[in-house]
Parts: sequence; structure tokens; C-alpha cells
Amino acid sequence: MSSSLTEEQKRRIEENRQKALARRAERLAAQRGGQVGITGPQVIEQNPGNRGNLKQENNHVRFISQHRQNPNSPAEQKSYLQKDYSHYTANQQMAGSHGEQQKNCSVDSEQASGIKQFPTTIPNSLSYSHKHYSDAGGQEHGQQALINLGTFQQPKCYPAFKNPTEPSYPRLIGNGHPDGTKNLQSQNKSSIKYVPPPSSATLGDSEMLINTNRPMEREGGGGGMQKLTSCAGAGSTFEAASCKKANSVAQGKCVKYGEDRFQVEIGYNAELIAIFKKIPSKSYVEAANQLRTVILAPLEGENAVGLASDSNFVGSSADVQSLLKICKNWKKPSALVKGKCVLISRLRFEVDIGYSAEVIGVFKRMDSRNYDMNTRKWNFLLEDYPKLMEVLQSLVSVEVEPLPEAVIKTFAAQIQRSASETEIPDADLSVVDSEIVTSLMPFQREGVNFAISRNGRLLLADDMGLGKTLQAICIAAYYRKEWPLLVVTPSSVRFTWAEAFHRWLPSLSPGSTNVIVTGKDSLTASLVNIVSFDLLSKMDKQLKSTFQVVIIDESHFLKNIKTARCRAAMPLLKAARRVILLSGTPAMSRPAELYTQIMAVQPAFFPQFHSFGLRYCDAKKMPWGWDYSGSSNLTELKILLKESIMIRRLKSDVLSQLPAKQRKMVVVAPEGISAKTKAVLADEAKKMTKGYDSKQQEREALLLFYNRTAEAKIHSVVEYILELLERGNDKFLVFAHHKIMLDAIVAELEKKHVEYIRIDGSTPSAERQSLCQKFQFSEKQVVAVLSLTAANMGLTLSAADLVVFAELFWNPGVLIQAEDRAHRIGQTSSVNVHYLVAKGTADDYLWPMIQEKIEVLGEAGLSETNFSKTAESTNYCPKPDPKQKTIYDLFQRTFSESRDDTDEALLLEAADACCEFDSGSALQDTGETCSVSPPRKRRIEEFFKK
Ligand SMILES: Nc1ncnc2c1ncn2[C@@H]1O[C@H](COP(=O)(O)OP(=O)(O)OP(=O)(O)O)[C@@H](O)[C@H]1O
Repeated sequence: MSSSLTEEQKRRIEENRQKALARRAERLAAQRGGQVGITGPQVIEQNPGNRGNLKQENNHVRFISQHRQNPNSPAEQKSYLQKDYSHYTANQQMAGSHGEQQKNCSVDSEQASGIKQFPTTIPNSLSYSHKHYSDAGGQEHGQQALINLGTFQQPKCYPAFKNPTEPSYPRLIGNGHPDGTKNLQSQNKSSIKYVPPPSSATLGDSEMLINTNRPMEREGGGGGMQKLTSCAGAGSTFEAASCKKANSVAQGKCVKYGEDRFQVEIGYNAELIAIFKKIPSKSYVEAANQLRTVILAPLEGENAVGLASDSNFVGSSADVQSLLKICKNWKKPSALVKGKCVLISRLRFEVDIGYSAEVIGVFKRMDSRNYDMNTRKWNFLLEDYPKLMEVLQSLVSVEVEPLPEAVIKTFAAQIQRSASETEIPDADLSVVDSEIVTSLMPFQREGVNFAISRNGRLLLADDMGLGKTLQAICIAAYYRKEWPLLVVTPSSVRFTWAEAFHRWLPSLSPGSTNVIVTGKDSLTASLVNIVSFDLLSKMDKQLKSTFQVVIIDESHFLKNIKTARCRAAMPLLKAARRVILLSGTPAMSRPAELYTQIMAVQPAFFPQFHSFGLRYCDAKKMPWGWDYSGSSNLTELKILLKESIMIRRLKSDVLSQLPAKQRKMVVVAPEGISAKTKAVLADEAKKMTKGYDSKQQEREALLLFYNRTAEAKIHSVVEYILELLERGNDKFLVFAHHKIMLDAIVAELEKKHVEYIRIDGSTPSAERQSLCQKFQFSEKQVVAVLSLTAANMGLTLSAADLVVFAELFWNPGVLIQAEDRAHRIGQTSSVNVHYLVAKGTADDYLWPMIQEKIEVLGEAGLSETNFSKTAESTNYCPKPDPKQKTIYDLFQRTFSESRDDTDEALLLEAADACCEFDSGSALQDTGETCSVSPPRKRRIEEFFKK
């Protein structure tokens, strides 16, 4: 040990080493399923005088004795190989049946289990290089720790120790570990090796098993575990063997000899010579250690890997079950050199670890190694993972956190080298309505294929506006035989979903969608049942009925397990066969938010939140408990999710497939409209059917109806905007016409401390430009609240790619111009346009009218896109009832009659002023009053006189 280490440092190093040993023992005990039975390393007296040399030629190992060679007879050798060399024979027979391998392994166990009671002592000062340990014969010992092994005890054993300057000291052997200093790592290292438990017993909490060996038992049908065991190769056999030997044995070790050779330092032993002569491979250490009269320490560190890489492991498929065991049993390390494996791509993982010459030596022996100069980390193909873990786990002073179970399971094919780059197959969608199938854009079709390849359990995390609704309906329709279907959505879009089902699945009969409006409604009344998150949590009695197919829209609403909505939804999702989660923003600020969504789709991935938190949330223990608000290993999480359950495309990924504008009609919830308002609206509609004496009266009535519609929609519009904000939407524009609506939106934004700009008729021209600049270039400005008539022209607000119309307007030209505030030069994305439409209001007449007009404009080449082709609009028409028709005709007549620009402008102004004037009307639940400017009022009067 370097003399520069202080006593305190030495003490701490030793403390750590002891902890590592104890923990490793615990872990290995657990890996063995509680099998205990310990044999210990034994004292080996080096006898330099009896040293032999081993030379390696053409991959064969040749022992060159400086002494008499006295091979046993072939018959004797045979008997040894059959009886004692079970480990060796197991390896030789690896290509044979698994049953045979298991048999051989159990022979090992039986042999080792002969030891039942022996006290275990472990020197607590393995790194004291100037202290000398020897056997129990009264030689000097460091302070010893007694480890209680319950019913099993271990013979006295001491760590290997080598003082290079005093080679003749008696010492112990092992397969080497650094003693905590860089200095020492380059020297020959002392190490302690214990033996795998050969018999079965269960360790109590207070009991420990010291063991650095590999599991010997196999699980499952694969051959991996056997091969893993053989990968441990010399080391494990050495340990297993050393436990059952007498003290009068030839003790030796392998040491490096030249660049690519090694030699065996050991006293004369005839049996051993026979082994060397007989075995044409590096498996000689294993075989040698089966001899009762020989204890042979294998090569240390990187040299040991040379053996491992030539072992039967190479080319074999790994046993995923045994890798999963490693994951399960892994606990936070206290070893000297700590690290972790992290997935960095579909095929590679890296080992993030502190400096250790020994570890680097191991890395260098891996065929697929790659050193990343930027990250300064080593990475490897996943197929090397079992081999690398095997070797790293055998290094006493190194602890490497394995890949998580979910990663092992998901990438089992890559680990077992059986992964093929096959594309996800095209699903047979012949059972689904052709209307929807033929409408799917190529990337949407891929989404549907992905979902079906995942048996209908997925997180569809496409960017906003990429048609998640359409894809979800198509996926659900593929499983139509398993319906009734449940759709859980934010309340503001329940009716939009109902519309979408009828639009995309024309085969659905009209009554087959059931939008649940109160907690008393039946959750299973129809084939398609649509419920809001909040109502779902109030329907606990009905939740007992299970659905086989469930869609969760905006699934990030489930991010908090403590919420009632999440608690209500999770059991449903666990019980369902198909779970289709939709969210453009599955996690808005931290990976912890993903946990419930992952659980909903793949409950087996991370059964405990804590393990997810440790891996991906940078979990930290605080005085008050665990803090999971951080993030860690996000690349791995993303790769894992994409491989298993998530598909996500950004707009930029599929821009070429998208139209420049994506329009969507959002049917806002009717509950937002009070009973009083509904009654007044119905009354207005009734009056309109009776007809008016003059056109002026007609227009007045329509404008009043329009104004009351605004009032009626306020609550739903505000709710929708808040939901957009909750979804973490980037910047967006909100257009409204009436002051009362603009004021209500702004008031809510202020309440929620959301930064916004507002441009309406009262905004001076000089200020408009600076407000636009603010919105365009400041990160803080999230929403632009704009007047439809005062801000639909001449402004550039392309920082937003979403435009929301809180109100409709009868002139589609105004709407299109408003849309183009975002859809203009500088816009790099496809623009989403959401029209909020309320049933039972003026929207019933305005919406079809707008569509009709836009279609005409489209035909004349004046409108880029056609509403009816891009929005769930086709079913949204006034019912064919004569009263409705009268009102619709009234709207058509009043607003479609050709008039010159002045008339249009006057009409707009009239509507504006009408709002201000009427804002204190009986319909206004808020009781607010607004003043109206005299000039405007005059112009309204003039307008109505026309
Ligand atoms: N293949 C398609 N053909 C025609 N219209 C489509 C297609 N895909 C999507 N749309 C339309 O684009 C609009 C946006 O789609 P949708 O609402 O499904 O997107 P989304 O991903 O669910 O968005 P959000 O995240 O805002 O909920 C809708 O009006 C939808 O009808």
C-alpha cells in the first residue's frame, strides 16, 4: 500500500471493503435463493522452490516443470475427471444436453456441501500490505471480524496477500482485487475468495454469506446459466475447489508472463501435470482445482477475462432469468469502485464507472468495446452484457449497478443475439371501417401497426395535432369484438370524441356513443362510452364493471398516483386487455410523471416506484423522506419506452405528410352553460323562428343571439384554455369577438399567473407592434388574446403554431385571416386550429355556414384548405327540424347576402358594440357592466337603420 495513505484512509478503505464483501455475500446468497453452505478460502503456502512454468502455445497451455514430472496413469486421470472434475466435465459437455449440465452442477454442489460447521474469520485489514497473514497456526493476524453464519460456519481463511519485495512470505491466494489505491492496483493485488454455498439453508437478516462466486443453478430452459457459470471459469471453480481441500496441498497461482502468456507458479504435483498435459484449453484452472491436492489461483483482472472470453460463454445465448436475478438483488454499492450500466442505444450499453485499471483491463477484453472520447466512457454491444457483468461481478472491490429488469426483458433478443431488424408488420385492418383506414396518413398507419404489434397496450405520444384521436379510434376499432369501449378524456373534449367516432366509423349506429354527463349515468350504456376523468372518479360503484378496451386521452392527467382520477383509472387499466394512452406531453416536467402511465400499460416493468425513482428520478434521501423530483438516465428511459410501449412523432418528423393547417372542431361541454342561460338561448331561438317585420329586427335578434352565445360559452372556453395550459402547450393564440369573452380569458390567465399579450380594439396602433414582438421573442409570453375583428390582420404571431377560436364568426375570410397570424412566413410547423363550438347556441348555425362558405372559397381557389375534410365537422349540422331550418336560413340570409366592404365593416363594428352594450344584460351571470362609446353606438344605430 502506498505509504502516503493515512491511517484514517486505510481504515475507511478497509471499512468499505468489508461492507462490500458483506453486501456481495448477501446478494449472492439471495441469488442462490437462500442456499447457504459456505466453504472458505484456504491458506496457501507458496513454495517457490517447487515452481513450475506454464507456457501457452496456440491456445494450449503447457506446463513446463522445473522438477520431476510424474503424470498419473490414464486410468487414474479418468477417474478424477469423472469424480472430482465434475466442473470441468460440465464445461466439456456444454454442447450436450442441459440435463447433463445440471447433473454435473449438482455434483459440484454435493461435493461442496460436505462442509457444515466452520467458523469464519475475515481479516478486516486486507489492504495492510506490510502485515502478514498466515494460517491458524498462530501467525500474525490483523483484527478479525467474526461473521455469524447461523448453522453454517466457515473454516478459517485469510486473504491473499503479496508483498512483492518479500516473495517468500506465506500468503493466501485469491483472484485479485485492488485495495483501493491506484498505486496498489498496478501491483499484485491481494484478494479474498469465498466459495458458493453448496447446500441449502436460509440466511436470516443478521446472517451473511461471503461469496464472490457465480450462481451455479440454472433456471428456465436456456443454456445461458450454465454458460455463465463456465464464464466465471477458473475463478469460480477455484473457489469451489479450495473449500474442500486439505491444508497439505500444492498451492499456486497464475501470473502474467510476457505480453500474451501466463505461467503457473506452483509446487510439484503429479496430478496437476497430468491435467496440464491432458487439457488442451484454458479450462485447465477449473480442472486443476478439482484436484484435492491442488489449489490454483486464476489470473487476475484483465487476464482472467482472456479465459472468460474463450470460455463456452462466447457465442451462447444468455439466460435472461439469471440476468433478471442480478437486477432484483442489486443494492446500492459500498465498494471502492462503483459504477452502473446504462443503455445508450437499442444495441449498446455503457458502463459509467470510476477509474480502475482492473476494470479497464476487463473492458479491453470485450470484443464489442468502444471508448467514447466525448463522454470518456466505455460502451459495448448488449450481447456482451452477460459476459461483462459476469466478470465485473467477480471483482471484489467493484460494484456495478446492472441494467434494470425492464431493460433486460425488453432487450432480451439483443442480449441473446437473436434480435433482427424486422420492421413492424402491417396489421390487417380489414375489420375496421374503410373510411378511417384509407384516411390514415402513412405515419398514422405506422402508429396503428405499432399498437397492434404491442397487443393494443401502448402510449401514443405524438405531438399535438398529429391525429392521435384518429389513430386511437382505428386501434380500438381493430379490437371491436372486445367492446364495450371506454374513453376517458378531459371534460372539455368529451363531445368532440363522440363526433369523431361517428365521423371515422360510419358503421357505428347513431345511438352507440354514450357521453356520460352526470355521475348517475350508466358507464356501460352503449358500445362506446365517453367519460371525463373527474366523473370517472365519482363513479366508483360502476367501476367494478371492467372494460376490455380503454382509451385514455391526455393520459398525463394520470401523472399523480395520489389523485382521485388516477386511483379510479388504474384498476380499470390493469384489468383491461387493451390500453391506449394518448398524450402529446406525457411528462411535462419530470420523469416521475411517467410512472403511472408506464404502469398502466406495462404493470410488470417497475412494480415499485422506488426502483423507478432511483433509476430515472435521481431519487435522493432527504430528512423528510425521498425526493423523486429529479431526473437521471433519461436516454435509457426513452430508448426503453420506445422499444416497448411508446410511439412518438414530432410534427417536424412528419411535416411533409401534414397539411399546412390542421383544423379541428372542439365541441365544448354543455354543462358549462347554466340552466338560466340555456333557457334564454332557447327563448331567443324560439323568437327567431317566428320571423321579424324588418331586416333590421332580424339582424338585431341575431346579434343578440350571438352575444348570448358568447356569454354561454365563457365557462367552457376558459376550461379548455386551462386544459391547454395544463398540457404544457407552447405558445398559442386565442381569438374571441366579444369583450366579455376576452375579459374573462384574461382574468383567468392573470389568476393563474400566465403571461399573455392582449390586442383588441382599444389597443393603440403604436403598441400593437411591440406587443407582437414581445410575444414572438419572449419565452414568458404564452398566450396572445386577440380580438377577432381588431387583430385579424397585419400582425405576425408565428411563434405560435396553435390558434384557438373561442368564438365563431360568420365571415370565414375573417377566420382565415386570423388563422394566418400564425400560419405565415416564419412558421416552421404545421398550424393547428381549434374551433370551439357549443351546442344549443348560435354555433349550431354559424359552424355549418362557415364550412359551406369555406368550401366555396376553396372551390374558387381562395382557401387553402377545406374545413369539411380536415375537421370533425360533417356530423355537426342543425337537426333537420323545421324550426332549426328557419333559424339557419335566417343566419344565411342575414350574413350571406352580398354587401360591400363598408357594410361588412359596419356589421363587425355593430357586433363589437352590441357586445359592449349588452354586457350588462340579464343574461350576464357575472353582473359586469360595460360602457359603450357614443360614436360606436351611433354607428350601430346607423347600421340597423339600413
Ligand atoms: N388522416 C387524417 N385525415 C383527415 N383529418 C385528419 C387526419 N388526421 C388528423 N386529422 C384531423 O386533424 C385534427 C387534429 O387531429 P387530432 O385531434 O386527432 O390530433 P391530436 O393528436 O389528438 O391533437 P391533440 O393533442 O390536440 O389532442 C383533427 O381535426 C383531425 O380530424
